[in-house]
Amino acid sequence: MSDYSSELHIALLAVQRAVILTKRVFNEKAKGTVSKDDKSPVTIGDFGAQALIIKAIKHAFPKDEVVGEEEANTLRENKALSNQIWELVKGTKLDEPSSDAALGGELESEEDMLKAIDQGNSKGGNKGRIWALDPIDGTKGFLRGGQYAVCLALMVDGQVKVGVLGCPNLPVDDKEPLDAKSGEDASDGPGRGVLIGAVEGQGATSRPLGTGTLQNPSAISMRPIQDLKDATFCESVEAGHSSHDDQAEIAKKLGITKPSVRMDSQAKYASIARGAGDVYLRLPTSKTYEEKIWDHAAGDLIVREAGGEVTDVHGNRLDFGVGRTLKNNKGVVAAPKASHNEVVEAVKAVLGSKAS
Ligand SMILES: Nc1ncnc2c1ncn2[C@@H]1O[C@H](COP(=O)(O)O)[C@@H](O)[C@H]1OP(=O)(O)O
Ligand SMILES: [Mg+2]
Repeated sequence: MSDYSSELHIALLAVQRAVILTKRVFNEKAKGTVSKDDKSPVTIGDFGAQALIIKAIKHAFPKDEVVGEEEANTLRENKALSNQIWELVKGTKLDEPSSDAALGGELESEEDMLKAIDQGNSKGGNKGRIWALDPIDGTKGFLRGGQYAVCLALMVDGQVKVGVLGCPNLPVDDKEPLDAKSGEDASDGPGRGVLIGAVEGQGATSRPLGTGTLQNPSAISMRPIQDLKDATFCESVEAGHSSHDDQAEIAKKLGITKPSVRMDSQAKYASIARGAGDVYLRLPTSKTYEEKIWDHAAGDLIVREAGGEVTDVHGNRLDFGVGRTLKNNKGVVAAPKASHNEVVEAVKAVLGSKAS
């Protein structure tokens, strides 16, 4: 039986290398949006980070499949854009040679980069080894200097076994509590950048996000919470992704008085897993939207390994084995294990009282 130590190691290094690229994209103001539309912006960092991570996975585990958010069609049709991304990707490496070599070193050409991006085309499913990759989760947060995350998870036969979140703008300090400003501009702040990882059955860890050899990990766990009224709860910045009104009603029902913390991306899962917050609610605003597996796989495992429970609004575990989306689930409720049921009941009461 695998203990997934080499998968975790490669995933941590690959995410670290991709963050070097996303930070360059941000700092060089090369963040030019290559948008599909305003609702779902894509930046040149998304494509570059996807290429770098898939290169690393395919080098270490050639037979594994990848479900990646992006595809290279747009770039094949737009040579100038493809070239701009290649100029950023080609110089991106970890500053410790043996770590970089473990990821297969640099991509060799622009065509290699495009091929790597397109290898993220797995259909997903409940058979075999499949990685779920979101190269920049929370693009809107990324663009404004707020929270974003580079997210990578390995699923085996539909079960998440390894999860990694690189959160460049979260504090290094696990216990720094969230406040209403945690989702705001935090770029280039001192003491920022954390790399969170988990393996099924082995707990979750955090370490400072570096640029070479991995730094030493510390175990993380959710905050033991006696009474939910003292909880800090996290939600999306975008009301279109998750209903702020319903969430406020649920918080009120639970007696929570602290204002919610709004932040983009899976940084919400990372934050509650390390005890900086307690509850993450994501309530569907659209009847037709299906959540994507790359937006949840790493966070789901990390929270569960840190002592939490993650389900949909009906209390069912998220089912990652049915394709590229979570089509069997609606929304997300993540909370400490002991309080999770109480939160789900409050969610059901509030959503059930609405006409559907
Ligand atoms: N209607 C929607 N409901 C829920 N999530 C959405 C919706 N539209 C887009 N998303 C996804 O939410 C994620 C960001 O979540 P958060 O609000 O927690 O930061 C993005 O990956 C985004 O996908 P996309 O990348 O296609 O924009
Ligand atoms: Mg995303």
